[in-house]
Amino acid sequence: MDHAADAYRTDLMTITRFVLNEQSKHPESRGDFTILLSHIVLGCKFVCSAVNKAGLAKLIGLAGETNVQGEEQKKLDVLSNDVFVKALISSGRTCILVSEEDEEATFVVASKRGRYCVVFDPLDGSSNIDCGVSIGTIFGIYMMKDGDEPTLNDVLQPGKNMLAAGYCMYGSSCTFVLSTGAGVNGFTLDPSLGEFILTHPDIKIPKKGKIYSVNEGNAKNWDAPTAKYVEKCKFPKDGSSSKSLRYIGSMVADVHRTLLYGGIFLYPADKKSPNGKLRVLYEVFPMSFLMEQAGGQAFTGKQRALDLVPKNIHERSPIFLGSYDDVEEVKALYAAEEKKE
Ligand SMILES: O=P(O)(O)OC[C@H]1O[C@](O)(COP(=O)(O)O)[C@@H](O)[C@@H]1O
Ligand SMILES: [Mg+2]
Ligand SMILES: [Mg+2]
Repeated sequence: MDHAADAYRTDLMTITRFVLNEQSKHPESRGDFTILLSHIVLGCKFVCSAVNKAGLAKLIGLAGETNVQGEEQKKLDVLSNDVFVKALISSGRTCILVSEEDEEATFVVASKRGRYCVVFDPLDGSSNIDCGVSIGTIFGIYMMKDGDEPTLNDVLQPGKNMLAAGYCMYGSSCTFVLSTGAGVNGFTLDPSLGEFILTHPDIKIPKKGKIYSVNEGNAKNWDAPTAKYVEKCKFPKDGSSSKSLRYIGSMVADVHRTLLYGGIFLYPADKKSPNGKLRVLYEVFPMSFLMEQAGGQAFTGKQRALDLVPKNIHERSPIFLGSYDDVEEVKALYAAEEKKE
């Protein structure tokens, strides 16, 4: 098919069409999830457009505030948070929002309330904004537990209870990756149509990969199993090839590459940060959910990441996620260390 004809194809699987198809498999569904998702997708398109013109629209640089984690907020962090909070509330389908940028959870007023709880990192990879490197948005969705009034316990649930999770990467293209618990699918934004098109159906992570991804600048403070694992990646003793190191410093981009090419992404504990850096609810859980759905694994150094039960909304955890066999090696090193103790 030539390019001109291709431009007029109407059989493209847009994300809306895809989610409506999924919805039709559940005759009892009233379309609430589809509506919620369409608001998240709209938020991502908005942020994508802001990211693309950030340098021109004076959107780079600091906003002048620090968030609850003590991190300086960038203008795009603040703008993206506003976009998602408004998009999620106006969906009329949410009851609690947890954002990296807000100290407290937002409880939606009863008149605009639905039964979904959304946890999100509105802009991930903030340190990469000003140099134009890939950044993203991460989200996870829970259903409110029983009862009429939402409480914090509705979001302090293990990651395995999530109904859906995903991310949008603002990179050389804008890519939306989603799992509703039945595999992982990737969509690419066609800017001329303003629609996300299914480009990566049923993503499966390779069983073993050739890449490891970690901030090695923290190596002097790592625990023994992490140090041993990275040493093994570089100097394997079993005759296999060394792994290559790739580290972008935006979780969304590092995880996206890991998902497509295989390998492992780790943000381990270290002596200075015994719980690691990444936040359980809106970074570790959604990415772990996607990894498992794609056939990989996610491990904290102690347990399956999705079994964690967070005690507070901004809790952190070490994380090792990626190809099944690669994470299995990390698990074996932690098990051996535990035996010694
Ligand atoms: O600079 P470091 O310590 O390697 O940390 C990188 C990590 O920090 C993060 O940027 C934290 O996310 P935010 O930008 O949303 O705070 C992750 O995206 C990334 O994996
Ligand atoms: Mg982040
Ligand atoms: Mg962020």
